Amino acid sequence: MIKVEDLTRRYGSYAAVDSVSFEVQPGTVTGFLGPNGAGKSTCMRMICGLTPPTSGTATVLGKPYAELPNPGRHVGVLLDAAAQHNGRTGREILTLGAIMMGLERRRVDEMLELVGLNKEESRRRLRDYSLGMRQRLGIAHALLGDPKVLILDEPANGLDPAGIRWMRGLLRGFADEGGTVLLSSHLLHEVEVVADDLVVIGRGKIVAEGAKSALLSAAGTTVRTTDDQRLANALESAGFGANPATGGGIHTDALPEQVGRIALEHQVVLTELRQAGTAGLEEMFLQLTAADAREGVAA
Ligand SMILES: Nc1ncnc2c1ncn2[C@@H]1O[C@H](COP(=O)(O)OP(=O)(O)OP(=O)(O)O)[C@@H](O)[C@H]1O
Repeated sequence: MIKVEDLTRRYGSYAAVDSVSFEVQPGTVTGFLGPNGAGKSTCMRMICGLTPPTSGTATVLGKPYAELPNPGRHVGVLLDAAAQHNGRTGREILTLGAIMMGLERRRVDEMLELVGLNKEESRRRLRDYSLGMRQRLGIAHALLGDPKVLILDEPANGLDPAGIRWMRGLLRGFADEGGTVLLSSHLLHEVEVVADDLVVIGRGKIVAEGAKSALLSAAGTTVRTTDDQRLANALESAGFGANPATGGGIHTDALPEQVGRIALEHQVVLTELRQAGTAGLEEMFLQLTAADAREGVAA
């Protein structure tokens, strides 16, 4: 498991990561979400001992990463798919990894097959790889030592839709066999399909955290009516929030039954009523990270 306690990283007076604490349990995939520049990569680099924290601690399998003996056998890491020697072939990169970890060479072929890189592709130099191929190679490298923990920073970057689905299946299978997965993304949909738990970070601080199902059920209700304004006013007078939903209608924190009763009382005709679920989570994600949304910054 991964345990992060009060982790902080400052660059001058700027806190890129500010007192962040969370745990990632075995058997689960945890999605680490946040907009660009929120602090995900900095946090992951600290977990992997690549960036020293200003304060706080991070342990993987009970120890700081740097103290793990032969860490690749315990923790698979993919932080930057481009961080390999461009002149080496994919096969050479994996073979070097296998030698350093003391693994049998057949593991290289197994991993190449697992990530869908064929013989010819494995003999190409990294500089000639597409972004998606680099990601596949990075995932192969992370899995090489048959680790118990995976730490992946934006692994779906550059993968095509089939590749993204394949990766989700792979991570789900890994967690179902007892593995621990921390997976970052700035795209909610990319991780919410596969994640059990979510940690949402904005401007270096955790803004939401918990089981995806709990976050989804707290995501409110989406409703469409023939008179949205009237229902919105009625919901607000009853003490509920009511905001225009992305794509039309109203998003409210009231339960569907409460919305139905209030609509009946005020004689508003409902044309759609559903738990906001995924859409609500997206709404929440946008709201939680609104302070960081670059699109919202005045020119
Ligand atoms: N070495 C550094 N020196 C100064 N500032 C840094 C350094 N590394 C990161 N930062 C800043 O810390 C903040 C967090 O960056 P980080 O790369 O962790 O974000 P992120 O959530 O991974 O973003 P993205 O989704 O864009 O990859 C950013 O404002 C970034 O500019």
